[in-house]
Amino acid sequence: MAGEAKQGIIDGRAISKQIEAELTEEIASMKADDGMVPGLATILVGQDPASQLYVRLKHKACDRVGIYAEDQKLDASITQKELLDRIKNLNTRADIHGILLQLPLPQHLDAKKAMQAIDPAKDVDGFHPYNVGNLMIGDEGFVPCTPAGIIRALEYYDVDIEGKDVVIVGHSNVVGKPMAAMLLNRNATVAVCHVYTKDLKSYTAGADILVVAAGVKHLIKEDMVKKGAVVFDAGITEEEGKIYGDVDFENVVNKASLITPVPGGVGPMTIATLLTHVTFAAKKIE
Ligand SMILES: Nc1nc(=O)c2c([nH]1)NC[C@@H]1CN(c3ccc(C(=O)N[C@@H](CCC(=O)O)C(=O)O)cc3)C=[N+]21
Repeated sequence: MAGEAKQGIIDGRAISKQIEAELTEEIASMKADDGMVPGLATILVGQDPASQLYVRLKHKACDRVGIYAEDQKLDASITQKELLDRIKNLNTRADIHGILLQLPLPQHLDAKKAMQAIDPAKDVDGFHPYNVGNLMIGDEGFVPCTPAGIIRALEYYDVDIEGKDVVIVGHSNVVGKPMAAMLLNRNATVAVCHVYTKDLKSYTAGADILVVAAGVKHLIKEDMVKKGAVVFDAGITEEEGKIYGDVDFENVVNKASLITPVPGGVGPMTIATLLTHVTFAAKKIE
């Protein structure tokens, strides 16, 4: 339905399936033509169950499209130097095109310094200051996967961004801040709210596009959303084996024109974007 705005629930799994199908084909022809296999190394420090799950999801996705994925598991007691040495070793390896350091890290490790040790050309998460700087000046190379996946979904559903009032809830380096930059680059009017915002509802209720990444279960209720808004929920809170988003979906779904569920929304799109970045990194490096 080109040019016609779609309505309803944004199916992150369907979008990611389509992206994966395109990548599978592309990677197969890279292999056939040049014998090249894109490679991703993930580094997981410690035993956090959520982090273990996310890394597992990423590896399974790599397997589906034909990306070589290497799982480096490090003990929680590893020193900063040992971690940096691991990263530096991966920087030199020709078979590894993307390096993903799973966050959060144990308290005694300096995540910023570790991110800066990753070769910017292999920084498929888009967290290195070099790539963050490029994003800020409108050169979107490697950008963080969650906001990039949200842009992808906006394009998929033909949602105009230019001139729209966008509100982002959450000002993390991983979602909120890069999301703001990406939407500014596309000429939206952007407000970024966070824990210190005085009157959250006064912002969210005016949003044409609302992106929520605060990590607070069901923070956004129906009265905080404008009728016809497009709503993205990047929150994940796990309680007793159930996953909740930052948006009270059952309440908001009838007010929004488009909305992502949790699970099955932003999460799968994040992973599909990571696969795209690894494939892109391999093509660029070779
Ligand atoms: N360096 C780094 N890069 C990341 O990209 C990164 C990270 N650290 N740390 C943690 C967050 C979290 N994250 C998710 C990705 C996919 C789902 C996902 O696909 N979730 C499924 C549900 C899976 C389930 O919990 O059963 C869904 O929403 O449908 C969730 C979370 C990536 N992260």
